[in-house]
Amino acid sequence: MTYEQTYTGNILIAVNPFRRLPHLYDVHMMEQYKGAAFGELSPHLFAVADTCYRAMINEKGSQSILVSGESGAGKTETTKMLMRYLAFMGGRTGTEGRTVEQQVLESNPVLEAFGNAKTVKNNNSSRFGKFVEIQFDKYGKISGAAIRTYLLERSRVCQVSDPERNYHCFYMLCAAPPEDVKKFKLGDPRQFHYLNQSSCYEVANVDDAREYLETRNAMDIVGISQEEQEAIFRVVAAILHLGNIDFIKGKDVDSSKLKDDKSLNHLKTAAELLKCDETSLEASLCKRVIVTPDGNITKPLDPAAAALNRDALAKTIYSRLFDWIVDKINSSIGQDPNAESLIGVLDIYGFESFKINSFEQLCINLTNEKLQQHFNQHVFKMEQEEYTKEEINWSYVEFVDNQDVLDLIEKKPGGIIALLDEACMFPKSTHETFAQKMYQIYKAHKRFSKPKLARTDFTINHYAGDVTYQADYFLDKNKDYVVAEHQALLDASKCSFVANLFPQLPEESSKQSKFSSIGTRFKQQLQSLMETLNTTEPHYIRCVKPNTVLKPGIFENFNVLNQLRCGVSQSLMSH
Ligand SMILES: Nc1ncnc2c1ncn2[C@@H]1O[C@H](COP(=O)(O)OP(=O)(O)OP(=O)(O)O)[C@@H](O)[C@H]1O
Repeated sequence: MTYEQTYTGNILIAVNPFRRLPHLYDVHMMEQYKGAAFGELSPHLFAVADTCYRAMINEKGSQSILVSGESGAGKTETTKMLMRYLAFMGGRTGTEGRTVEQQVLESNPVLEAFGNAKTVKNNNSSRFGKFVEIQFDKYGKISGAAIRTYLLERSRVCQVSDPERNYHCFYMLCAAPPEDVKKFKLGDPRQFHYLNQSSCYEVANVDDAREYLETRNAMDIVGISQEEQEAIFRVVAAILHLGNIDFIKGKDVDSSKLKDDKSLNHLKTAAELLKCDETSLEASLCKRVIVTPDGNITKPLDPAAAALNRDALAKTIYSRLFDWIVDKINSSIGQDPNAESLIGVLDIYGFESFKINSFEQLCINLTNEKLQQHFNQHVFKMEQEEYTKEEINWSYVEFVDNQDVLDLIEKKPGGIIALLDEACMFPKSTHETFAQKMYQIYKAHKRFSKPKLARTDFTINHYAGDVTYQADYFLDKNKDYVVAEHQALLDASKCSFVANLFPQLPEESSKQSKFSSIGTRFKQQLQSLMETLNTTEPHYIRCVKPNTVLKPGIFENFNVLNQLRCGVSQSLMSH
């Protein structure tokens, strides 16, 4: 067998085969694992899913499966197969129409179209975290489901570098049937700024035209109507046209205007697709209204600021669109308020350490610190219970506790996120003042250090190693701020779908500080995820990427060992 799966304790280690092995995952294989004792058959993710399902039935308790591993290790593929197994066990045979389990399974291609992209590490990389909660009734049948997503990478909408791509949906739409391409005034992806910053347009073995049709089909199944689908793709096309609006210096000092007729045409098309007023769209890109105690002042933006403003609009629209799709899938699948128990499957980004690490990496690594703590607490408890059961003479095993790192990042007040929020609310802050403040406050912190000569860099000693972050864009990236003019423009759209993406804020909250913190919201989401996980019995699957060239049959020993060290088995190997 080329696909290696093995257990360390109760943890399944699954090595990505980088080739389809249908015989390993077919119904016949599911039948074999159904009800088999854990460890009786070869290690398999179906064995984990089966144990989980049976524990839920026999012990009447909720379960979770935590799938971890670095980008490209196979988390999403594993998650999908776990979901298929659970649907196999808990599905209703012979039910008419769309079943919950069918909808749960078909939510995957929809989310992948809008939330996945080709990256250096993975041709189909999920750019968001996901927790799928499958609810079961007292007969062990699937009765509802909920999908929670975490922190979609927004910057990708406007910025892609070689050899990566933007989100799949953009290329799919460019490759759609001619009538759709014409309707949305699209064509070759090479003509769009948001796509042509990278010279990568195609992904090996992926046919975007076919994917478009499959995505539409999956959208039908999850309950997104034809009109809604039209509106979704209209918004996707509008974003591409927005990106092609360029600016040059205007008549007044530091002002800007549209660069040429080409930009004007894209502006017109974007306004048409969003069904909003063309002049207001132009004004909302080139000018900014500043609220002062003496009234509003309209300030022109220079060409660079106008381009940034355009990108902010595109990113906001896209992230609202993504959230809308997730909400729609959830409401159409439906939750079961009377569910007896649930099985949650967590597919979340692994620990990241790049040459340049920014705010996103800090959030991702915070997630991993939290999961590591959860893992430590669970596994050590389990191991020690095992020793007692077997009457092995043991002394309490000290494990490295990472509470201090968690405090450093998320404690309120005093943690990095709280400090960042303060900086964001104080108008004179810059990334430099924010960094200086950190240097001062965490001078003596064991897990924090300032690299020599650094002005904005800081290093955190994570459980998996040191990561140096660049604080340069932290303030901007933490602000979840919709420019008031953008809000007003889209709220007034004649398309109810677009207007609904930008509901008017109640008077009260719009008067309050407009700042809302992405870091704090993420921290709260994580908190609620941990609370859910703590009510479940966890099962772990660690995915391993055998090589960095994404090919079958190649096993890079050093890389694999490193992944095992950084991941869950670190704790196991250490005792
Ligand atoms: N069990 C499997 N069988 C066949 N191919 C697989 C399997 N697991 C992974 N792959 C291949 O590896 C690719 C990457 O896997 P996947 O997208 O699941 O990684 P991931 O860990 O979720 O990465 P990311 O964190 O970037 O989303 C898949 O697109 C697929 O080509």
